[in-house]
Amino acid sequence: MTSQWSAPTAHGPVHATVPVPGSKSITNRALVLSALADGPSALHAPLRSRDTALMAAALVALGAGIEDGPDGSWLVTPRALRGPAAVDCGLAGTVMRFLPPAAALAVGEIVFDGDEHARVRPMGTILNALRALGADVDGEALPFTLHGKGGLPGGEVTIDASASSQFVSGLLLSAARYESGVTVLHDGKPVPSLPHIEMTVSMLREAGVVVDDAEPNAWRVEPGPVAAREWHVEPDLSNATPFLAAAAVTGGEVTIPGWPATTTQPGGAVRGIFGRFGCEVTLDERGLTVRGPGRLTGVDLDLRDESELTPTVVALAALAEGRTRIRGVAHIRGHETDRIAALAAEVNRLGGAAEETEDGLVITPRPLHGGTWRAYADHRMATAGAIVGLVVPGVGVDDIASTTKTIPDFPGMWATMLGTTAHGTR
Ligand SMILES: O=C(O)C1=C[C@@H](OP(=O)(O)O)[C@@H](O)[C@H](O)C1
Ligand SMILES: C=C(OP(=O)(O)O)C(=O)O
Repeated sequence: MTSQWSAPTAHGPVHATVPVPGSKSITNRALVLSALADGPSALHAPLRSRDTALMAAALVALGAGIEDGPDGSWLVTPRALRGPAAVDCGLAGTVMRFLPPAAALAVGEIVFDGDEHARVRPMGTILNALRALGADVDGEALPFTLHGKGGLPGGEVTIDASASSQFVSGLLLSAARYESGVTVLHDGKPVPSLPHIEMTVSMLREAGVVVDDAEPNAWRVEPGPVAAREWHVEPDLSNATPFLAAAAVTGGEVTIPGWPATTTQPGGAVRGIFGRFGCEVTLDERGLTVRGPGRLTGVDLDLRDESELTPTVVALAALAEGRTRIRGVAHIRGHETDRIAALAAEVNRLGGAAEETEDGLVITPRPLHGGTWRAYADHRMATAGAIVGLVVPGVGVDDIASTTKTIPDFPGMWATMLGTTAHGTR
């Protein structure tokens, strides 16, 4: 356990320009597609954090070549995948859901494991789907063992992807390398985080793979080559949200440079969400700028498509005027932690009034007081605590190191934004 981090309090409106590192979701897709490609690829401005280091290490363990290129880029040389290998998934959903379908192309035994919190994340759906497509896998959750046969017949599989869009993305990413490709059909409650599936389809198409997603809840990937490419990774828009929230809650102004004009990242919805809370949001040649109002208004939001933004939105809601209702995110109980329970517990621990609902939360603002905000090993719980701490003196986050999952140096970036040192002194 790391020592408690004292969340710095803002001494006035926060004004800053904050460059954010590359997207986790794009980086880990590009790594998998590059390892399956017909020749060497390069990833420019990839995210270098725990989740992407684990993905790179796993692909190297399976035989791929990954080297550092100029300016922080990654050069990936595909080679025949092979076991035996041990894959550490850490707490990364993208590693535990995207790697097994690729590992099924290897020959030999591949053992998957991860953090304690990872062992309770839903995995059965994708492991059963792989079995239906011809793979030999023992287990229903981490840890599990895949007995690679050097390829898979593939075909059609029906799954219930309501617990995670990553089940669909994982199957699609490797599908072109299966003998008959893969058709994934979804049958169940609505699939969350659909923009992440659009990201998968769009990146597959950029790599020359033929994908049919014309019908809702059905995706068809044709067998065929995967092209080597130069991947240019966008900034991580979800990781930008705590910094934008700093402007929102202090009545300041924060700009994120390099914000893409169009994107498949769910963080693209950030503009609408901050607008609903009463912020002014502009996108121009400087990047995306959020200007906070005097008071944030409560909102009623369905975050099914942008569920990974829930912790940031709850932090804003806890500091707003008026009630906020968040809907459509039942599945985030299976994220890094049960985020619905964790967010309610931590807001209430500081004197707030947050109630769990079946598919989200209701937050009624109340004056908050200082205390420990627990992160539950979850990077976005930790950054939510930092947002609250900007306006509530005396907030400590118990595990700020959890932010290294997707941001290499969150305390340093936060301090730079505030014009303080990483230990909170001016
Ligand atoms: O494919 C991806 O890169 C992701 C998909 C989403 O997962 P869920 O569908 O489980 O919400 C998202 O929340 C996660 O942070 C990243
Ligand atoms: C749900 C998340 O991560 P993962 O990729 O581990 O599922 C997240 O980053 O909010």
